[in-house]
Amino acid sequence: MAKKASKSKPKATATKKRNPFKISKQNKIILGSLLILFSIALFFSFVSFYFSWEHDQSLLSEFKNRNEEAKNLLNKFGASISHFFVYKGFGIASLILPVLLCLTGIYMFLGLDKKGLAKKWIWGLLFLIWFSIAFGFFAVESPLLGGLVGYEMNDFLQDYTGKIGVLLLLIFGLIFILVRLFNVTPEGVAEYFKSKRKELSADFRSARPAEDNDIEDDIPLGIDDEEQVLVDTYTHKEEIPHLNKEEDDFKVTVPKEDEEELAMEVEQIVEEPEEIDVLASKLVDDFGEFDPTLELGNYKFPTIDLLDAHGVSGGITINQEELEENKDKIVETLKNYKIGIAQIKATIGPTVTLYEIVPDAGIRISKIKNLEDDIALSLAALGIRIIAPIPGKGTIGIEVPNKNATVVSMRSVIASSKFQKAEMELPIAFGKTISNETFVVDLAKMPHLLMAGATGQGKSVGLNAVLTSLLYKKHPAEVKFILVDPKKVELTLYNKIERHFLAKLPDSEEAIITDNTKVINTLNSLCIEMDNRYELLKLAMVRNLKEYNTKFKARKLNPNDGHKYLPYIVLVIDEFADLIMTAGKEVETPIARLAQLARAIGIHLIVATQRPSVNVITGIIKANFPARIAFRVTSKIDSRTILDAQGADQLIGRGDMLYTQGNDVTRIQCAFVDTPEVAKITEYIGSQRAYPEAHELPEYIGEDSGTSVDYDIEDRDKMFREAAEVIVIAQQGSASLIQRKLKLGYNRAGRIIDQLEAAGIVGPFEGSKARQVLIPDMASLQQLLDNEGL
Ligand SMILES: Nc1ncnc2c1ncn2[C@@H]1O[C@H](COP(=O)(O)OP(=O)(O)OP(=O)(O)O)[C@@H](O)[C@H]1O
Repeated sequence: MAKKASKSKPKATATKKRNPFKISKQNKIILGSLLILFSIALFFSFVSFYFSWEHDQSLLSEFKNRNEEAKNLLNKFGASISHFFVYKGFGIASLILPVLLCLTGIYMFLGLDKKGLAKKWIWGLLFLIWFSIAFGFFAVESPLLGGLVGYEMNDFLQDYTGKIGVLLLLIFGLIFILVRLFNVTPEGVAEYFKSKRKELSADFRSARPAEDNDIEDDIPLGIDDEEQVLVDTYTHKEEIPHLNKEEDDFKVTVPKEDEEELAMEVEQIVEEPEEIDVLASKLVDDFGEFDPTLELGNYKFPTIDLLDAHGVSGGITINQEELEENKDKIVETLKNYKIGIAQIKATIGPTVTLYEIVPDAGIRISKIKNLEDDIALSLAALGIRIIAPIPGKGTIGIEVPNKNATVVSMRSVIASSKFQKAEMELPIAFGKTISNETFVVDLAKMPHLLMAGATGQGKSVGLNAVLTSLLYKKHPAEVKFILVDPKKVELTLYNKIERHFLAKLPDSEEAIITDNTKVINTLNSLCIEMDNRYELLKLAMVRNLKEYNTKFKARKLNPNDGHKYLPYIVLVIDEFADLIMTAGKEVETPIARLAQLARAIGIHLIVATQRPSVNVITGIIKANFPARIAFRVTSKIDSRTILDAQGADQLIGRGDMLYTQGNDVTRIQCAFVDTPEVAKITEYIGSQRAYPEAHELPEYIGEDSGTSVDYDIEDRDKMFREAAEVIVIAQQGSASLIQRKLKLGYNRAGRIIDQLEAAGIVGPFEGSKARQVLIPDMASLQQLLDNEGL
């Protein structure tokens, strides 16, 4: 079939090219003029036929005889053709034929659209028949008016319907023509009469004062003298109350709405190309579309063999015994509570098996839901989750963990066609659902992700799965990560891809942020980046990053105006609770701002936390993170905080997770990617040619920079001296250093730094950079403090 179709295609185009019916413009002019002239000839011969037919009729058989001459204007030709059309045809109505032919000629001559012409022909022929029958009916005595067709048709119709029937048919024909062709409606006719009356009365009124009484007498006005034109003073409507008999002289003609509908040729509007478009298309023609990946044109995406299969070669192994056992237990338990089951079905997933049950009619769902703990007890298994009812299915689901869970390897999900073929901006393969389908979502659509789970339940593996997915799908030019890792060990492996995939503040040494104080600067810098990007989007008159980049690739945005290809930025914060504890409100504000506004400009946040308590995941943060993942948590309250539903406390850990992006909660087994695998991937990418620097974020200069604080020596912190020593020894003016070495809180360390600045030991705040230490060694410090009288 497909073959056939593809074969027939070129043929069709070939015939299209050589269309035999297509008449060239010259031929159209020739043919058009021929038709016009022919129609004129016809017209004259038809008209003159009426004056000469008696004489010419006898000559019809003498057509070839050159000595005989007909009286018709077009001689024997005219006599013959007129005889055919007028006498044997349609009578006087045949005059419509030359009109139609003439019109066709004009259309061809001028090359007008043929659509309107067809309509005219249809109406013309209808008229031809109607007139022919009408003349045949009314002018029986003069058969030349109706022609043979008119006569015969009358005869035929009258045999069946009688005279009255034919008359009614003719009236119907007339109404049909008036309504369809001239759009005549009763209201239209009434309106016409009204306007005519108005005109009349106006004429009378204007004529009256100028006229002498004598003249008035002489000229019949058609209105009785006494009957004045009444002017309704209220509505200003003028009325003529009665028209006298003479009014009959006025002929009423129905207004004809332009009899012939003029065919209009609509010329295609060709948008004038804007100067910028012309330039852009020229640039694209010359250089091709802008390719952001060109700078690292030889970049090779990580290969699948860098990932481990984790001993899982085939699919899930089904343990029939276990299935039967669980089924029996469920049926029995429910029976104990007098709940009968009409049907039961099992779907085996990698970690849990879903038993879908249809209870007997009349059983209340809440009853089963309340038995959750009892069922779990009788099945002697952890992690039973009851979904009553399963959304969109009308059944009740009981998820029972498998005795031997199957590890879902990252390799299997990355290799899946669902992920490979995913046409998403930022595709993430999380793992497999309960029905063993690969679960792929678009981070760009989420647009931010909140992850929570008690320690050791698979959060870090989850984060790695997210990052790995993106590394397998995205070129270094397309996405940049900002990694915040207070635990300092989880994400260090990504240091190797710093110059490929990471973004950092200018002058900061490490791309992966492990110091909570620096997070604030990074977040604020991201806010600046966000504002800058919005500005660029506004200038480019586009609504989101995708449109912007498409426009930029098409070379419609001039880099000289500050436009550049904008990569997606993914900010990953591993231990959010820790960040909130140390930096509090200072981070919450920029995070909330980013979460609220950054979706359109391609900045996406992934925030993971161990403690999903309400003071960490505040309302404002929750409201802006519609996509949430819960690994196993310790309490129902935590589950509610993160998912707005319970269930996360029932998970079995080791990557067993619940995902929600709104209402539905999906249970997924997170793909497992081990640290050595991440090491191999980062090694593979890191060993390739990279950009000279990590992607640079805009510089952020803190509000308090440059403000030299004056502290009274008496008010100095008790740990001031120790802090000064720490700073001078390390030659690094950072609050976090004091925090770590002296085990102080963030706020206190910050205050000490300010006091050190006031004492002239460290320099002023320099944005993301550590403050400069102004004292070179311990001896100088000692001297300074002694001078102060301490
Ligand atoms: N998807 C998974 N499949 C199989 N095992 C997993 C999975 N995820 C995690 N695990 C197991 O759980 C262990 C702990 O996981 P992970 O380090 O991700 O926990 P975590 O939640 O990050 O803990 P913490 O918050 O303390 O860092 C892993 O070492 C691994 O053995």
